[in-house]
Amino acid sequence: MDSKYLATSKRDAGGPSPVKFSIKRKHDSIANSPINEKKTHVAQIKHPVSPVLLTSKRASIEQLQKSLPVYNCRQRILKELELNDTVLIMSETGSGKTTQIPQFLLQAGYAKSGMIGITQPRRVAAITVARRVAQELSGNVGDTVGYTVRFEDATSQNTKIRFLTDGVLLRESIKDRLLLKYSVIILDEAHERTVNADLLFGIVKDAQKERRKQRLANLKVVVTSATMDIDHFGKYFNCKGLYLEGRTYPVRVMHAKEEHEDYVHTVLVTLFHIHRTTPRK
Ligand SMILES: Nc1ncnc2c1ncn2[C@@H]1O[C@H](COP(=O)(O)OP(=O)(O)OP(=O)(O)O)[C@@H](O)[C@H]1O
Repeated sequence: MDSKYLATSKRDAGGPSPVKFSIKRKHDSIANSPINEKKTHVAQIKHPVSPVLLTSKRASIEQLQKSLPVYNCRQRILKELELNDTVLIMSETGSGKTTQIPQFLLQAGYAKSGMIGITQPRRVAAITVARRVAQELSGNVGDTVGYTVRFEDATSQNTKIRFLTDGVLLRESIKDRLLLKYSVIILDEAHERTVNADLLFGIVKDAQKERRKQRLANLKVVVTSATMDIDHFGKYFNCKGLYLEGRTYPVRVMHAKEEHEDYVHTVLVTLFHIHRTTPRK
């Protein structure tokens, strides 16, 4: 791979030429879309799909799930959560934290007394991950798996796993300090340390304390991240961290040849360059 911004590899003779990109900045189609508050109708659209196709799709999903590093740590995660009210989980990006842990908890019965809520810093992530987990559980979004982001709610009475943005949970906590709808809250991407997420750390800790005091069902909290300072969070929550080994993808560390004033632009150009020029395996 040869990038105009990265140093390590030599230029490939005859390799693809650097690609020119025009990257629009300060444009976010979702942020700029007209505000449209709605309760998403959960359509149960049924397409006739051949049973053979369904079986092979199911098999490939199961194969992918089993290949994820988190898959082998299922028992360890469940044991830790059984013994502690708060668990910190750190593992490499792509290892399956966001998509698999909620399913482990569902299968272990954690959704019997409340929902499993998973926060995401961004609405796009909340929506796409909800779609993915619904697909893995062979269901439709809005049924067992749903999402709630600002101005859009795709959940129903049946929803057990709910993906939501930090902001939405923060708003809910104003009305319901004890977060009684939830049996488990997973605070994902904790390392991002957004203001909303930082406030939620305090809110979930308070909710746990208050629920214990009032002898209500315990609120379990899982904090996950790929790069979290586990000791730091461990001190705050007074619990130990779990590091899950294993990588889904090989990682090659490369460095910028020089400093760049607009590093976001440089990162995007490099990213698209890698995408265009790396051969498919
Ligand atoms: N929308 C999707 N479509 C297809 N595959 C997906 C999708 N989302 C995730 N995956 C697959 O699931 C795997 C696990 O992803 P997941 O988001 O659970 O990992 P993660 O450990 O939470 O990563 P990160 O720390 O980057 O959030 C990915 O490696 C990818 O193969």
